[in-house]
Amino acid sequence: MVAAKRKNTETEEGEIFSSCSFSSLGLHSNLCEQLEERLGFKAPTLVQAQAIPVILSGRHVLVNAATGTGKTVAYLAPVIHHLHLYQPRIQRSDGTFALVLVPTRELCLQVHEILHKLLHRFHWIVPGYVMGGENRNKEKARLRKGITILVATPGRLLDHLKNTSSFLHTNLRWIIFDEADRILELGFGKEIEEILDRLGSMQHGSANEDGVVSTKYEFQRQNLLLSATLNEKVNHLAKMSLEKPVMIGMPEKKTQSIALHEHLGSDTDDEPQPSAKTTGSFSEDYKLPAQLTQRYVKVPCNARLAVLLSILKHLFERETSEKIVLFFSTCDAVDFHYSLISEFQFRPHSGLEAELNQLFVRCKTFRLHGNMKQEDRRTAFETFKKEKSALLLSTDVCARGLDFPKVKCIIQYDSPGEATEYVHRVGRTARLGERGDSLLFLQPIEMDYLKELAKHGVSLQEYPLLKVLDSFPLFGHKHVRKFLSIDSHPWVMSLQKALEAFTEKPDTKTLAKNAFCSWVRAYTAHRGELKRIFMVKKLHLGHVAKSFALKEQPSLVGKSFQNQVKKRKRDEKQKGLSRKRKVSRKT
Ligand SMILES: Nc1ncnc2c1ncn2[C@@H]1O[C@H](COP(=O)(O)OP(=O)(O)OP(=O)(O)O)[C@@H](O)[C@H]1O
Repeated sequence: MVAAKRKNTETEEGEIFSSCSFSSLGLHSNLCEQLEERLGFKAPTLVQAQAIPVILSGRHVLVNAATGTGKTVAYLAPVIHHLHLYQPRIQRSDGTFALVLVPTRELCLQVHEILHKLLHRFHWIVPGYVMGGENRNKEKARLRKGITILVATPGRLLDHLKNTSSFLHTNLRWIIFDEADRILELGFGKEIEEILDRLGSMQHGSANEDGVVSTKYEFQRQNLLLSATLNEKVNHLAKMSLEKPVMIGMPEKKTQSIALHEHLGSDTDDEPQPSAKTTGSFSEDYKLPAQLTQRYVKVPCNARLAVLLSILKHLFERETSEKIVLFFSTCDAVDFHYSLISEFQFRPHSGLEAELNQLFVRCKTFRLHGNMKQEDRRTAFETFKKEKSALLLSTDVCARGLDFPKVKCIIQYDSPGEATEYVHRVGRTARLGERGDSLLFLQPIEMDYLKELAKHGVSLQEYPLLKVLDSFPLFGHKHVRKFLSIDSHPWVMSLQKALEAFTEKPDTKTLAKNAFCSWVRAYTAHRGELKRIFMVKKLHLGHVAKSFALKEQPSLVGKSFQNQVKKRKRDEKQKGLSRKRKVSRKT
């Protein structure tokens, strides 16, 4: 085990780029030209400068670097470098040489798009993807023709490994786990074990000796694991799949905390190995972009919705181009808020010509979650990417790896749960050295979550909410009268009333009730330490209802709740998944 040394030891914290060139890292000049011409990359980032030479050397690697620092090209470039030099030249009929495993469909499309650009000049290296939601037969046909670098989500890949006999992978040299910890958190552990087994890439004991069939190419298997956050599960995956890995971007403490000794062997030129029993707690600081401004806003539950809409209005009116990603805990919550924001009008100055027929939050609005049709998911993802000014409402399906250009602000309306997810959600902004803001909504009863984040070195400042609320003139009165708490602020009260009237429409009310039920269910699903912070019994359910603009609290044992349970069971049956796994994956 080796902790790779930084190339730019003198770089200040927060610096992103290395002072060296791509060619000095050992990449072929053709590829360096592609990086510049097709992607506009002039110099490598620090993580690329560290990782590329090591990956080129053929070592197994574990990379831990902040969000938005260029990990994708750090692993794609060395793979393409080797593949384009193969003699005899690779043909489609040689099958798959490299496999990139990702947790979500959108990340699959994104990595494939980058590959496509990078391979422009190397037409004999064919990129492709397989993922849930796509047509299996079309994928089978593409696999039969041959895909040199395959990007895949685990479930669909395993499906093809079992059922597509023409899928040739005897030449497989690389297996790359992008967002490795998330793949495991989504409950794909068993699939990953089976995939590794079928591909003959398991380490120690269970390794399938026959898995690597000798071919016309000489090479050794090389596996790579990457993420901005690591956890115990990655430790397990590392043990399963990596052999004497080089650790990149990990502090010494964390490097040692990973129990690699017994299974992964050790390098002779290395520092002493930790004992086989040592398993890290992974409680070290997370790496967040230095140029990210992180804030929290403390809002009583019954005022959450009015405050959210006020902040959105404020942000979109302040800047001509504002791009925001807004995170929710459930698909139903996304649907309700999407419908509300897309239609809600409010005229506090009643009658002003300019305010008639105007949306309260004036922006282009998109949504993205796991219950949407694949086609709609793809359209939302691709369109939001191109927009200069827009709002995207999403679940954690967008939290990992997605690279939406120019996102200025991340709002976590529902708190993320694990601190790792906080890190990835805010990582959708402040990418590659750009500035970015994040805002976390917390109820007064949830304030201990800040301590949870602080354990990982994450600290947040308070958002100036009153200043924002006071900036909205109400019926011509600029100065608001005294009030006890945010929920009795005149602006909030007046807005809340309008929201409740709006939600009286039957369709909107159904959406609101469904969102309420699923939100409460998600609240109960917090695990471990977080159960202590997010306690359902501390919630005032009447106030939760208000946060969905409902005048009364819907029954949690009533029709809408029962319908949700039934629908979920039906979906599960159709897809043949176990309940536990299904609940954890549907975001
Ligand atoms: N050397 C480079 N020069 C300029 N831009 C780069 C360079 N490397 C990567 N980028 C750009 O930086 C952005 C972030 O890259 P990437 O998505 O690979 O980050 P990441 O580290 O994988 O982030 P995450 O942890 O969120 O997945 C992308 O827009 C990418 O095109």
